[in-house]
Amino acid sequence: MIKVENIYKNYDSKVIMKDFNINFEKNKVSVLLGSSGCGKSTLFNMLSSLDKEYRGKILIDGKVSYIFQEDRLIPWLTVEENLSLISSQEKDINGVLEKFHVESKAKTLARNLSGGEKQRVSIARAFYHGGEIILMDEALRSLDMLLKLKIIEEISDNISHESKTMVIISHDIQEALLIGDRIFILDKDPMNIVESYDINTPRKNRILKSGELLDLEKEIYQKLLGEKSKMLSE
Ligand SMILES: Nc1ncnc2c1ncn2[C@@H]1O[C@H](COP(=O)(O)OP(=O)(O)OP(=O)(O)O)[C@@H](O)[C@H]1O
Repeated sequence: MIKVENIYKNYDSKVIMKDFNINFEKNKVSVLLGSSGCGKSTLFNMLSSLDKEYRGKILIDGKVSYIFQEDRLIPWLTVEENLSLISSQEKDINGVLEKFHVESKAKTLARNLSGGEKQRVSIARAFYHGGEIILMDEALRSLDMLLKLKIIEEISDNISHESKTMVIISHDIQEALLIGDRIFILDKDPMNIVESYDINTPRKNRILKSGELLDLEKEIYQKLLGEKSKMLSE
């Protein structure tokens, strides 16, 4: 669970958040969709304590694992060395690599992985780290659809079985509809929630019954386009 209350955040004269409030529930995947520069990464930096320069209150019930936009693996170490580096406990590295379909790369140097493999190893590393809170900044973007679906299935299994709170930044409405339990549409100057949607269709039915989600997809496009047309007229 994450509670963000009455946040004020600025960079010099630019106010990013003013009286900003948002909650993320446990056992749920929340997705943040919104215009570029509205403050999503700034919010993640605050949630992960990388940025402490703000006013207001953030309540978080657990350790945070942060999957960044870029992989942040150590290039000259193997995949399993990259994972073992973040935990002193003896845990099953191969098991977690298997979950994200990169077990065959355990002995490969990180610098020799493809872009999609690096992303999957980064996700595996976050789950290996074992935080109750998982923040994921566009980490699925360069995966093909089939792989994306497998990873989404794995993530959602893990979230519901291990009582985690997951928050994802995405720019892809279809990805948001496939993975999210709740989708927040954000606008900027200062950051605010335009709308939030609960997706109640079970994840495994979302492709087969995607017709049910089409209306919602259209509505979200309209919300985001509303924002874009505002930006264009500025
Ligand atoms: N360290 C910083 N100093 C000054 N301004 C910053 C700093 N970091 C971010 N900003 C500005 O704050 C605003 C919010 O940035 P942020 O990266 O949080 O947006 P975002 O919603 O994650 O954007 P995107 O979707 O493009 O990644 C932007 O206008 C950005 O230029």
